[in-house]
Formats: sequence, C-alpha cells, structure tokens
Amino acid sequence: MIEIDGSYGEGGGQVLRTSLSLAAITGKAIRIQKIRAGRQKPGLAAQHLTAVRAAAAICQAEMRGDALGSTMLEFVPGSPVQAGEYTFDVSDAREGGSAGALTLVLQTVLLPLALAAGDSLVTLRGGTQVPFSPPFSYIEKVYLPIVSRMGLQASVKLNAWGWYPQGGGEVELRLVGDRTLTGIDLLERGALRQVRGVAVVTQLPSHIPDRMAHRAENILHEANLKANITPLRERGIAPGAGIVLIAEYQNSLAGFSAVGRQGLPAEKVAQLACEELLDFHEKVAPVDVHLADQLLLPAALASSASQYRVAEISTHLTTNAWVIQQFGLAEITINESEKIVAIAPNLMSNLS
Ligand SMILES: Nc1ncnc2c1ncn2[C@@H]1O[C@H](COP(=O)(O)OP(=O)(O)OP(=O)(O)O)[C@@H](O)[C@H]1O
Repeated sequence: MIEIDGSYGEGGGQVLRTSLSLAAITGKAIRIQKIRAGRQKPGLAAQHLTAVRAAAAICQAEMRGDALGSTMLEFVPGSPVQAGEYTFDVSDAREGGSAGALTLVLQTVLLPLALAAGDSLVTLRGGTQVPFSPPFSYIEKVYLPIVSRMGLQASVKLNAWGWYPQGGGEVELRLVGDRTLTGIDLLERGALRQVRGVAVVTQLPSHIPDRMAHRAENILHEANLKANITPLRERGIAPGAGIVLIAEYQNSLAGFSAVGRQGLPAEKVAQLACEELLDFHEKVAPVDVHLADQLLLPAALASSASQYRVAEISTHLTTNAWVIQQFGLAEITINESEKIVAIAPNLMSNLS
C-alpha cells in the first residue's frame, strides 16, 4: 500500500486527487492521512468526496474513510479502469447541495478513462466557476487543447453554468479510450496572436457582462493587445458572474479568470483577470501557473519525456511533483532559475 502524507507541501485537495488518479491507473492501493491538513477546514469536503467516489466507481475500489470531513482514506482498486457512462454530482456528497468544482472531479477521472480500453461519456454536476479551481472555459480552451497535443482525445459540452454557493452546473465529457500519450515540449510560446474570452452571467442583467467585456477589452487594448471578449447571458440555477480570458500564443495557450461577488463592480472583475494576464504576458513563459501543476500528471504518464517553461513555480507544482514521485512513475526536475520543469517518465513502472 502506498502511503501518502496529505499534509505535504500545499496540503490541499490536489494531493488527494492526483493520488486517486494514479491509484486507479496503476491499480495500486493507497492510504492518505492528514487529508487537506493545510486548509482551514481539513478533511474531505463535498468536491473531494465526489472525486473519491468517482475514482472508486471507475475502478471498483474498496474504501475506508470515504466520508465528509474524513482526514484519512484507504483506497484499494478492485479492477482495471472501466470505460463507460458515468454521472458524478458534487451535490450528492452533502445534504443541502454544494458548489464544489466539477472541473476538479473531471480532472480526477480524465486520464484514467483516457488510458482505459473503450470510450466514455461522463456527466458532471456541480460548480463550473468556483474560485481557486479551473473554470469550465479554462478546461475547454487551455487544458484540453494542450493535453490533446499529447494524444488525448476529449471534448466537453457545457449544459449549465454553476457558481458558488448553489452550484447546479452541468458538463458532459466525451473521451476516446485506449490513448497513448506522448511527451510535450513547451519552452517557447511565440508571439501573442490574440486574447479571446467570455464575460458571462446567469440570472443577472445584460449590462453586467457587457461592462465586464468592455472594460477587459479597453484594458487589453491600452496594453496594445488584440482582444475580443464576448458578453454572454446564460442558463444557471442562481445568479453568478465571471470572466475568463484566454491568451493564444503561437505555440501555447494560457488562461486567466475572475469570479464576481456581491459588492464587486463588473469592471473590477474584468480588471482582476486582465491584471493576471498582463503580468503573465510580461514574462516569457508559455505555461501559466495553473497549467504548470496540471500538466505534470499527463506528462508523467506519457511514453516520452516532456519539458516546459513556467511563469511561476508554485507550491501546487512542487507538491504535485512530489505526489507523482511517490508512485515511482517519473523523475521530475524543477530548475528554479530557468523555471523549466522536466519530466522523465519511468517506462519500466508497471501500469496496470
Ligand atoms: N484560476 C484558475 N484557473 C485554472 N486552474 C486553477 C485556477 N485556480 C486554481 N486552479 C487549479 O485548481 C487546482 C486546485 O488544487 P487545490 O489543491 O488547491 O485543490 P482544492 O481541492 O481546490 O483544494 P482546497 O480546498 O484543498 O484548496 C490546482 O490544479 C490549480 O492549478
């Protein structure tokens, strides 16, 4: 049984989710202690418990500690990952519902299902635009396109947007199975082609997305960037507002976002996302701070080496690298001065 210290480094939900994906893929049993010890309210929250149940469903795992608030989980896969049709709803994990990020549940099962024999259709319900997690558009326009270059074949469809605290978003993920991933080389991003984005609301008046889009375009045009932001009024069970900006470089994609809340003017929401984008654009790296940690897992599972230059070395990145190394799947080196992450998969490690 592989023992994982959930308090290591960042001590957040990602230690758990990466461990779950790798347990499902390798068929190895895991025990995680001190789950989310680095967070104000440690233990499994609704999103994490949903990810646990999702990972268990695809490999028929037996578990101990799979309850809300639990700081320990034992997870023993019972079969190779089974492709197929699944539905995972974050609000099932807690009475009264939850807006836990469905995108993080999606990332937990994505690679296990992509490597399994057969195609899959996964319906996910929960939050699609939750602070401190990838918004839906980031998954659709940054993460999946980049991982597709490594051989993944997946598409997502958004049926409803979901915001904190009500959730209620829905996404369908379609996956071609039996994929073999190859490494990625992302050291130079090339010139910026354009910035595209959406300024979206549900159950709020149309002047709000208009103001967000207008402000974002103005800020970006002032910085001499070509920008096209689409204002959208969409379906959702509760009010919500947010903006996602995608910077499209010749060789890379990067995403920046902000979620609105009561008392925060639409223009300020736009400004927050633009500031992140401009800060990234000033640097030379092709890989934004979030993709930096999210690319480690596909790179470790690839049949060839990867290297990429990141804008920032976060504790999410160093922690995720540590988790992956606990499974002996890859050698990961992070060059602090060059900000280059190198992943050499250990091809001798026995994937089930
Ligand atoms: N704005 C964003 N855009 C894209 N990805 C993001 C964004 N914010 C956070 N992420 C990603 O979401 C993940 C969050 O991991 P983290 O360990 O913080 O998990 P969590 O389950 O949300 O945890 P916790 O409640 O424990 O903080 C990381 O992969 C991070 O890169």
